[in-house]
Amino acid sequence: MAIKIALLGLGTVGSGVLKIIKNNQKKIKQTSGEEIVIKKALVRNPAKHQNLANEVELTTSFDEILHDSEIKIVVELMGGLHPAKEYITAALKAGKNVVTANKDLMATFGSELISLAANQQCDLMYDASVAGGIPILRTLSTSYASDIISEIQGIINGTTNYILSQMSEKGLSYEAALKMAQQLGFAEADPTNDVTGKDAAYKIVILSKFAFGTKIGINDFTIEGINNLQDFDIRQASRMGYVIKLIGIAKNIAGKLFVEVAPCLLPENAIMAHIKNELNALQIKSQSLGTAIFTGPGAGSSATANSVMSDVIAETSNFVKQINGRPFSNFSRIMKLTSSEDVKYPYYLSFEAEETLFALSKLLSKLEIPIREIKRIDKKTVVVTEDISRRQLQDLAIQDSYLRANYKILQ
Ligand SMILES: NC(=O)C1=CN([C@@H]2O[C@H](COP(=O)(O)OP(=O)(O)OC[C@H]3O[C@@H](n4cnc5c(N)ncnc54)[C@H](OP(=O)(O)O)[C@@H]3O)[C@@H](O)[C@H]2O)C=CC1
Ligand SMILES: N[C@@H](CC=O)C(=O)O
Repeated sequence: MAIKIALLGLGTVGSGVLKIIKNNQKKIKQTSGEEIVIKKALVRNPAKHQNLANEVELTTSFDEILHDSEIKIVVELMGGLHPAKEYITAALKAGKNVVTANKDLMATFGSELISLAANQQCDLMYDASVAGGIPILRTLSTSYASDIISEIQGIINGTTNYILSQMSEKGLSYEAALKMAQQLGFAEADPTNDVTGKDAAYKIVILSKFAFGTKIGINDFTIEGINNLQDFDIRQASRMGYVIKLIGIAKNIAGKLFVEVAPCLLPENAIMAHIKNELNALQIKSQSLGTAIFTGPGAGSSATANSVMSDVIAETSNFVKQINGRPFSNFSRIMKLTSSEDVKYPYYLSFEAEETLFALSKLLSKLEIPIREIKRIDKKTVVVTEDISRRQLQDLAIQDSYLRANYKILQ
């Protein structure tokens, strides 16, 4: 008996899923226990997908999928909050298992959908929602099941990493690099969430659930993207021996969780500094395993479709064994968030004004900001500090309005 599935969306990821099922059916049958067949695919505009019309039945009606009792797994690859939420809710209520790659949805309405799936004894899996092709959520829920994680930090948005790499290595403008990331299928349909850090924030919310058992939302922490960054910042950082990356952090500091998304600096010899283009990387520190780094494509058609397929296969195996309905992650814990104002990191401070080094050193020492390095580059001053908090930095900004940029320095 073949397992019939439906795709909601046939764009970058949906078309990748179609291709994998077509090309790798023999292995899929061996590993899942059944042949997997795409019975229908929901799209908005069927005319756009006529080249696939002989491979899959296209529909514009979700109800056709919902009321088809042969369809056991619904794979949501449309993106956005609505109508994705309503479609997934209806599918679960109809007793269908669900796979989604939608981080916006799982970070916003995850708790509600997860309890609905459990009540309906259906599976709800979403490994592709974080870091595209890197199987990070499944790894956290299985390989880290007994381990205590203290920190996750990483590059979790392929579009911005692609933009930063192209700007720093090929000298492309921000706009040209973003356009290429869109053409390559890395960016969201509306790339605002990518460049403002919101996409990475959704992912850190989901990662925090798997790594720390917490239920947080994107309004609970600071989010900064790369949309205000200028070529000058990248060049200046490079001359100081650093690479700028958009980083998501979730870290246990004395029993409280510190979460943030922001552009940060990495020393150019750090492993993460070498993660380029659409690649993502997650560095996880834990009690038993120590420090581990997971890297691979964080966006793109076939890589993301591979993660979707691992969920489809897991749900198919569960269906064959009649054990659907177990949560993707069991881990749950209450943990307060810590204020990012008090968390200390070394900082890179870039000054606009043509102040003398002497005047600046005096000001920093008056504010008790410990200095690691201070340099003049192109008539501008850069100061690298030892560990300081954002609160200390704010004092500096009040007294000295010419601070043009500040970045945490990560190791
Ligand atoms: N692209 C990537 O690298 C990654 C994407 N993801 C996530 O995967 C999901 C899909 O992304 P991606 O494939 O890039 O998106 P695309 O924009 O490429 O594709 C979206 C598809 O969904 C269809 N669609 C959208 N809205 C509706 C609707 N209301 N009714 C019917 N069909 C609809 C579109 O139809 P039509 O073609 O007719 O317009 C299209 O086929 C998103 O949640 C994204 O965040 C996750 C990891 C990586
Ligand atoms: N737009 C996202 C796609 C994967 O989640 C990204 O660029 O990382």
